[in-house]
Amino acid sequence: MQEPRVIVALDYDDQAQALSFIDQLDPSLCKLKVGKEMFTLFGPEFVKLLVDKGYDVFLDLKFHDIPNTVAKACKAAAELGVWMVNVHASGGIPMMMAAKQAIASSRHPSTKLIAVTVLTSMDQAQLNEVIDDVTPKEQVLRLCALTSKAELDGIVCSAQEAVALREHYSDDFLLVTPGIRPQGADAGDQKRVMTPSDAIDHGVNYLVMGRPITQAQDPIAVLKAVNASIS
Ligand SMILES: O=c1ccn([C@@H]2O[C@H](COP(=O)(O)O)[C@@H](O)[C@H]2O)c(=O)[nH]1
Repeated sequence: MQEPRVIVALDYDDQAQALSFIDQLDPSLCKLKVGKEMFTLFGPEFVKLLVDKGYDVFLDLKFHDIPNTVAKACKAAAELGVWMVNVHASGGIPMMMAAKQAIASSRHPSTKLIAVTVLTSMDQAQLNEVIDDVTPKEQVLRLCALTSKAELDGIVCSAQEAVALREHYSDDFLLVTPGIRPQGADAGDQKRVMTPSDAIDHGVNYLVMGRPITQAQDPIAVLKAVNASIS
């Protein structure tokens, strides 16, 4: 069976609600992402619970600090048994290399490490408030080059940059893309969006989807429809 390509973002403020959703799933349907909200509310025990249930867990804490601090945080995260963790590529190559080495020295060295490039909630105007004269695509390519030099497993970007990235990076360099919206779904705060099937056609490895699934009337039906649309 093909591994799941949808990573469901569990952005619940209620652990019981998250667990009731998870109880209707199984690890063949999706991977799970724990972000800043659930980690802050429910901590490492919640992450370990999902790992013990057999899920591939992406711990999306987007570390961004000096190399020593990020390395220790990544080692601690890997030792929870998670499938994937991330840092910000703008932390620079020494920080990313330190994180990679720390995971390699952990009790769970197979944990994948990826780097966030330009948040999918940022459009051209917002990006240019931070940095002049650059498009999201150019900035993603620049940060991706740093990530690749640091020999990480891939990046977080939007699916809109995937085609340009695949001109330079092979399929085993992971493109993990939030901002995925089925046709007609509310974009919310996401700016660089794409449908699940278009994202896969553009060369994305994993689709991160939160609200279109978790806030649907029937989340499992939406997840299964997305899986069917990309199989
Ligand atoms: O650039 C980024 C990086 C991370 N995210 C995270 O993905 C999910 C998206 O949730 P939706 O409800 O599908 O918008 C969320 O947890 C973000 O923290 C991102 O959106 N963009």
